Amino acid sequence: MLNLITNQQMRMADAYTCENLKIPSVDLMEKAAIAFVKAFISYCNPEREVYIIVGKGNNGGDGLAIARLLHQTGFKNIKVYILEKFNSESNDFVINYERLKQTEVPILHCTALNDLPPTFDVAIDAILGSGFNRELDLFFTSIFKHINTNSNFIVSVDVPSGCNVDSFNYNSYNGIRAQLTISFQRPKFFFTLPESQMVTEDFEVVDIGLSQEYIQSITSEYLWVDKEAAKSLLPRRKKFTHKGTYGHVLVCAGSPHMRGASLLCAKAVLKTGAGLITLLTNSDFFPFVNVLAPELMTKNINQFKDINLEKFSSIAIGPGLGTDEKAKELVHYFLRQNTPLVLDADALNVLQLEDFPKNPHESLIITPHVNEFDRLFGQHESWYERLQTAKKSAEKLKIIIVLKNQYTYICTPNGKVFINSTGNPAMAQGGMGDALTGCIAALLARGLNPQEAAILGCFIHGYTGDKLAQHYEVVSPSLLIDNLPKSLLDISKVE
Ligand SMILES: NC(=O)C1=CN([C@@H]2O[C@H](COP(=O)(O)OP(=O)(O)OC[C@H]3O[C@@H](n4cnc5c(N)ncnc54)[C@H](OP(=O)(O)O)[C@@H]3O)[C@@H](O)[C@H]2O)[C@H](O)CC1
Ligand SMILES: [K+]
Repeated sequence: MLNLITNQQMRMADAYTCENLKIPSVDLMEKAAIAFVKAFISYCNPEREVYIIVGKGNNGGDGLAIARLLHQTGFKNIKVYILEKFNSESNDFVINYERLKQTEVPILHCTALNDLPPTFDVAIDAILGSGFNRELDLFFTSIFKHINTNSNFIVSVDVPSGCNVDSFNYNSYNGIRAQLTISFQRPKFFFTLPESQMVTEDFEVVDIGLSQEYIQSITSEYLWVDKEAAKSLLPRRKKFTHKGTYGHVLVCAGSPHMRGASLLCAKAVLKTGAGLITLLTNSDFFPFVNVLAPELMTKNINQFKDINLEKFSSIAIGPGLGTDEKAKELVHYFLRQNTPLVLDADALNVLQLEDFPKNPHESLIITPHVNEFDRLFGQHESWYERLQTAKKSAEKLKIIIVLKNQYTYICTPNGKVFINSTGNPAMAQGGMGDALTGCIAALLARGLNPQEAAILGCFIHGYTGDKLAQHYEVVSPSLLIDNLPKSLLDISKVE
């Protein structure tokens, strides 16, 4: 897991790297510029007109180095504009200014708004970075407004200028609004919140060689789940194992109007590799289950109290369950048993906060989307506030809360928030959450602890969606479910 760190901590990592790894800061700037350019060229054709607008701190220094490197790479239509309203120049800015002057790249100076061109095709924003430290004056706000309004494509260096990624009040934001931000070393936590869309529509992170050891030694409440972390959680299938080794999942889902949800959930359990799956449903549905998913076993939902739960390693309950009295009774019943449990969708809709057991067994996971979350925990004005509630509630209720988002937050009873790095808008279709519930329940059955199962379940689900989105504009839950085994294999093979 990668620690996500604050602006201040990133600046400390910068200083630590220069001092202890003996990398001069101007070399670090060069590495940052190389990494930026490598990422940037996959978004931008070298024939396009690229305007690089720079400040005079190190963010500006990055911009100057980027201009030189883009020129070397074959970008012919580059112009650099230096904003002249800075009190001082950083050393590495000056070094890179001298270096850029040795090239043919035109360097222009801007002391007023009308020194800038009326429109920009591609604008690289290297005006202010992590050193942004006070209210913007009229010079900066009018320049930012001009760039925001008159550019086809804005790419920010490290952070959009004027954005403080550690403060989450964006009601009066007047900085750069980028389409893309290429950030250094670690994702900014702020960019995982939907409210960051007004600041940058997308982001990419590039490695600039800061000390990983130092960054990982910083205590952080936010942890980024990448492919390597996912691999470390996936248990290897060993010789002499059998279906009993991989656990037995009970899926309790699907009212008469939403039988499909139960099948999607149970199939996701199957494709995430649980050993045995039993679907608890109405007996009139049994013949269809046998045909549509012959691997599944069935039990009659009307006789749920007769089930010997000791046989089951985990229970998934909720997708398409309905919200009638029977559904409520089922949910309350399973909530009070000791079997690891994933509660989703209607299982959450029939509950109130006070229904959660005071001392839940260790493996209770809930997977709400925003509406389910707010119904249970109260309305929230922003995702930042919502996440704080999720974090506190996971600690208080001693459960795992999987708060679904583009970057899903997995909040644990020990106050940590794991942020899932996978998933994409092609997956926005009914039934996707049912599949996620199945993934998590299967991993619980395969022996992962609840925190691990929630983290890996979210990762594998989003990862499969990401792979498919490279070939399909929309990824249906059925398509995703069919591809889960391939993703599991892929992840198991990460070097
Ligand atoms: N650690 C890394 O990841 C690396 C980061 N790099 C890049 O460096 C910047 C941070 O550079 P820094 O020089 O510390 O700061 P900035 O360039 O962002 O800004 C400093 C200048 O901006 C002036 N400033 C600040 N706020 C305002 C404002 N509201 N209005 C006007 N001017 C402002 C500030 O002025 P002072 O009077 O306060 O001095 C400075 O002149 C980071 O984001 C990366 O891009 C390295 O290149 C590689 C390692
Ligand atoms: K910037």
